[in-house]
Amino acid sequence: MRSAKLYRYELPMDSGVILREERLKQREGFVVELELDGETGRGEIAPLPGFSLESMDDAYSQLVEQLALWREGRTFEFDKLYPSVAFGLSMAQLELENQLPQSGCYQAAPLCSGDPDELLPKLNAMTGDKVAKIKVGLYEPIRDGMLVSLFLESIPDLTLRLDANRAWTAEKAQQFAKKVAPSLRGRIAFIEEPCQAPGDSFSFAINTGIAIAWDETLQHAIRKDDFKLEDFNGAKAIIIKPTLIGSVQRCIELIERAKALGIKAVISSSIESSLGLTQLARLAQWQLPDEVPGLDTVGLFAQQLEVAWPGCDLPLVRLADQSLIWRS
Ligand SMILES: O=C(O)CCC(=O)c1ccccc1C(=O)O
Ligand SMILES: [Mg+2]
Repeated sequence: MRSAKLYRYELPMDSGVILREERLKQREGFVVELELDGETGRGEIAPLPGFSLESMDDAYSQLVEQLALWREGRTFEFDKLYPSVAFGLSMAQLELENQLPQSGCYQAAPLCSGDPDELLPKLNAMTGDKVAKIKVGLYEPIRDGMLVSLFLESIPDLTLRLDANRAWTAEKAQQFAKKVAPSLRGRIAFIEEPCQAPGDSFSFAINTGIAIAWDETLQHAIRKDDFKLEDFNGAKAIIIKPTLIGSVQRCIELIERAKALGIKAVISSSIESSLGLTQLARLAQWQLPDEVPGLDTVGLFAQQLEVAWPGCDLPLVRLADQSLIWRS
């Protein structure tokens, strides 16, 4: 017998989380629970404001419709669903069928949004490869360049991932690069989307020798029917945020394609709750065991949901205490 439950959660965020210039005070989303013959599978559906095209209401309508069909024995057609819905339902189905391995990759690349004093103790505590991620583009590019150089010069075994979120013009990106000596550039694993225009980012990579990664560009391109990863060469890596991309199967296809083309794939967070985030860590360990995922976002929350992120001591709230809004 098939049955399904749909919860709606609201979790307070740590103060000061800014997304696309808006303060994110709380995070809302859904958790679906599928049950079949005593097995359960869960998935999280949390459209990210400012990034997802679908709203919570859009996702809700589609979820209720799809869950009713699933109850009747139909299979999900993920390609017809909103990315967040496809991701959450496919994850629930995968768990239900015991196909998502338990072990996860919880080693995070610590995320730093500009204050070096915060990052240094975290880096000193890391064993093994030291990889950190710094958001750039929030201050002057010259300052960013000097900061990046300072880190790379003072910590010789450090590798950095940078993320500019398309903040720079070609000229500003150049100002940044000028402050980073060519001998240090190889330790920038990649910079995500340095420029407003993807073409400028591509030229930046060629001209500076600093590797780039596609994040927003991939999210936009994948919405088109004629999407081909081959058309996005020129980048060393792609950032895969499953909530913004679609079903787990679609993400795996993308990972396989990237591997075949010699492009690094990095599983990354769309600020899911600890429930969805731990599933992403399991997906990352399963599909990309040698790649540090971009999942250092549980600390943006003030609470965790149902499943704790290893090593995180934020209070845990139960799913059963969130609102159960639909069941069948
Ligand atoms: O990719 C990561 O390491 C963490 C996730 C992250 O940075 C992010 C999360 C949600 C929305 C946008 C972004 C971003 O890449 O800027
Ligand atoms: Mg990014």
